[in-house]
Amino acid sequence: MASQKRLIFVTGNANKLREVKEILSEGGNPVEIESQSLEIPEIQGTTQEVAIAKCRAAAELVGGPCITEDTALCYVALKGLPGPYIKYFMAQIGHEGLNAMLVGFATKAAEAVCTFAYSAGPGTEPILFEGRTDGTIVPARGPKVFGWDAIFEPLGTGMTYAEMPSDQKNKISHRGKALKKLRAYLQSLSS
Ligand SMILES: O=P(O)(O)OP(=O)(O)OP(=O)(O)OC[C@H]1O[C@@H](n2cnc3c(O)ncnc32)[C@H](O)[C@@H]1O
Ligand SMILES: [Mg+2]
Repeated sequence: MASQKRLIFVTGNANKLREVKEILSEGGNPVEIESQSLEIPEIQGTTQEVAIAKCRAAAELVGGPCITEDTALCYVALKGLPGPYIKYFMAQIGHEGLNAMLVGFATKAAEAVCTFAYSAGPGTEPILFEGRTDGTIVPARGPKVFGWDAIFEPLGTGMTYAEMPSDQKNKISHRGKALKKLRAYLQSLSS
C-alpha cells in the first residue's frame, strides 16, 4: 500500500475542514489532511482568480505544497453575485438579508460553487478543481450551524443543506463534487 501523503489545508473555517475530512474518509483517502489556520487576504475577481491568488499566497506562507478552498454563492438573478463575496454579505446582512436581496426578482435560483486549489509549492501555478450544485434561496430552515446552509435548497431535494444529515449533503454538495476531482488528481500523483 502506498504511504499516505500529508497535505496542508489552509483554512480558517472549522466547518469546511470537518466536511473535507468526512468526505475524504469515505473510500480510499489518498492524503491525510493537516490544517493550518492562516488569515489570507482575498482579492476581488472571478471565483477562479480569487482561488488562485489565495492558494499562491498560502503556499508562500506554508513554504510547501498546500490546498485552499473558496466557496461562492451565485444568484442567477444577480449575474453570479454575491459569488466569492458571500462571506461578507452573510456577515453583514445574514439569512434574512440574503433572502431580501431577491425580493422583486422572478428567480430565486442560485448555484453553490466550491473551488479547491492545489499548489505544489511556492512559485508554482495552482491547479483548480471545481464543484457546482444548483439550488434555490429560501427562508432559513434547519440548524444555523454552517454559513448559508439554512437558506440553500439544492434542486429536487425539498430540504435545505442545513436540514440534511451531513452524509446526504456531502454526496450532492458543491464541496463533495470538487473534492472528488481533487482526490482523483492526488491519486494520480501518488501512483
Ligand atoms: O479560510 P477560508 O477557507 O477562506 O474560510 P472562509 O470561512 O473565509 O470561507 P470563504 O472565504 O470560502 O467564504 C465562504 C463563505 O461561505 C460560507 N460557506 C462555505 N461553505 C459553505 C457551505 O457548504 N454551506 C454553507 N456556508 C458555506 C463560509 O462560512 C463563508 O461565510
Ligand atoms: Mg475566506
